[in-house]
Amino acid sequence: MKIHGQPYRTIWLAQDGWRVCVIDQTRLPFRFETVTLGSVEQAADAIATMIVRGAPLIGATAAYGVALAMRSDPSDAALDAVLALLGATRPTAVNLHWALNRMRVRLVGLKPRVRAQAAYTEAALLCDEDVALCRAIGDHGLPLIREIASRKPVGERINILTHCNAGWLATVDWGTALAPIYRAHDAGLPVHVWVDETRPRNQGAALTAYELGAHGVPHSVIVDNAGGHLMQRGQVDMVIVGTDRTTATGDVANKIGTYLKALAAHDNSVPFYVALPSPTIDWSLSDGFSIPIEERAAREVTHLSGLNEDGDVASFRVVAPGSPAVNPTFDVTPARLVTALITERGVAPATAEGLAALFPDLARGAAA
Ligand SMILES: CSC[C@@H](O)[C@@H](O)C(=O)COP(=O)(O)O
Repeated sequence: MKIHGQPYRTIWLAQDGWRVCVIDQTRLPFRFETVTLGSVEQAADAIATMIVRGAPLIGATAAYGVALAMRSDPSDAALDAVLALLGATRPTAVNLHWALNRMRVRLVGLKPRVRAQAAYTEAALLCDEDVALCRAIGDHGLPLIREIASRKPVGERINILTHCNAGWLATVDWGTALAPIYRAHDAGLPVHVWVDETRPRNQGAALTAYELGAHGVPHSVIVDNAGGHLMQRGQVDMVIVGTDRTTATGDVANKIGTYLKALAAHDNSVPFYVALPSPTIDWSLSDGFSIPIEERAAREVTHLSGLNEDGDVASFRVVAPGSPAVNPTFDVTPARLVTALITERGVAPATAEGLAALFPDLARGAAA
């Protein structure tokens, strides 16, 4: 995608050919700054502090983290240690473990002296594949938006609600939930996106609004509690969200608040779609309540980040001093509330059978 007319991915190699550049998402939307990662510790810190975030981008950064580590110490002991270090950065997004396992499988049988080169090649491949998967999600989601457009008078806007940021900033490029929206907008369909602000970290207000604006997609930011009201008034045609981990039976973990949107969509007969690449499916789980839910610092609830009067990015307290806060950061939407899953291989019902029919190779591999 383009920022200030310049094409970007969210992760790329520095000019020296070995360090790894990412966009600092803690500074957006007010500052577009990049960070150069030169060690696995810096990669792990970038994931944990959410300089990079979004399930697919977490996986891609971890893959490059392994490459950075192998460059300085390609021993078996170092490989085990970095897989453990990176694996502990964030608990919910299964793409992290998928990417680390892929790197382990690729590297473990190799002689240490060739591991660094192999790791960089594998990380680059994983990133290219993520772009292709997300683009394919866009291809398969576009007809769902077209179908809604076909039931409306020509030119009437199609209102799509999304939660958190599942756009290109959350992936290597294109995004998951936003990929069909970009495709629809580029195809000339009059889409308009309701962007949930997504407290506590405001990924919707800060990141989704930023990237939709940069691409020229009409959108409006709403507070997290507005979605149900808009649905009751017929002002939401469909919901599309991303996910950090989806079970083999179609239960969906995504940013906290997603479940409430699914309930409201169900009550108002609004279709609720979840867009995901196959690395986000945890084939080992059949119950969404087994998904580990990340708890982050209370400060994310008690404080907001924004621009102060001097134009500097600053943090502001919004909770009564002394009041404790609790910060579960994901929730689980049961499969029964999900209209369908939009994947790189097509649209599937959110059921074990639906997923296994689209991904017989992966479902079988997990069962073996
Ligand atoms: C395409 S990414 C889907 C999800 O990762 C996204 O919806 C989300 O919840 C991101 O959470 P975050 O805590 O910002 O990493």
